[in-house]
Amino acid sequence: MAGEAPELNAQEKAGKAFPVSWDQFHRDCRALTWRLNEVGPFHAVIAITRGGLVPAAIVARELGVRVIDTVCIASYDHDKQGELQVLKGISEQAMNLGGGTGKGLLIVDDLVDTGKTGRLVREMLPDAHFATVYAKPKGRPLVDTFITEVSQDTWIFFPWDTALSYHPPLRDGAA
Ligand SMILES: O=P(O)(O)OC[C@H]1O[C@H](OP(=O)(O)OP(=O)(O)O)[C@H](O)[C@@H]1O
Ligand SMILES: Nc1nc2[nH]cnc2c(=O)[nH]1
Ligand SMILES: [Mg+2]
Repeated sequence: MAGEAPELNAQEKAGKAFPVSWDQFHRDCRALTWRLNEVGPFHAVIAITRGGLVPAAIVARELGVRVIDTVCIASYDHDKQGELQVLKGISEQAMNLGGGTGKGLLIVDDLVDTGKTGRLVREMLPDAHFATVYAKPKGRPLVDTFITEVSQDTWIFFPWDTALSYHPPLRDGAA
């Protein structure tokens, strides 16, 4: 309707961009593993897909964990958060490894933002250790271990969502 402000998506609300390269992401995952190595050992890694798959692979490789399960949750359609949908739950086998409460299991995701996704998985596995590579202030209290905190108004761009492209010189008006 004329005169009404258009609804902003999460990325527009965030404003600041924080692009992460593959190299940087790998380094940050390794740094995360150094911290997790003090906390483990873990019987299995539970990746929150899809964003948790890449860090879970790197962390599991470094920690020598061979059992990896997924909990498949969708909430953002690109940058708009909707209702959380659990598309696949944690397997019975992984549940049993964690004694039904997640003890000795490591949940991995790429980031926490509002904390909604993390909260839901924590409810499924209350005794598990929850690690993310990046954390925003709203979600941070849910995470046991993370590497880098970014402000709530930052949008993180992951290497699997981005591509190299031409950037005009500053003098031509580039931000
Ligand atoms: O703390 P929250 O506000 O819940 O946001 C964090 C979640 O959002 C992203 O997942 P997304 O739902 O975009 O799905 P994807 O991992 O498949 O990209 C990210 O990978 C986290 O899982
Ligand atoms: N890529 C990306 N996905 C998100 N989902 C929730 N917050 C973010 C973010 O900052 N970046
Ligand atoms: Mg995700």
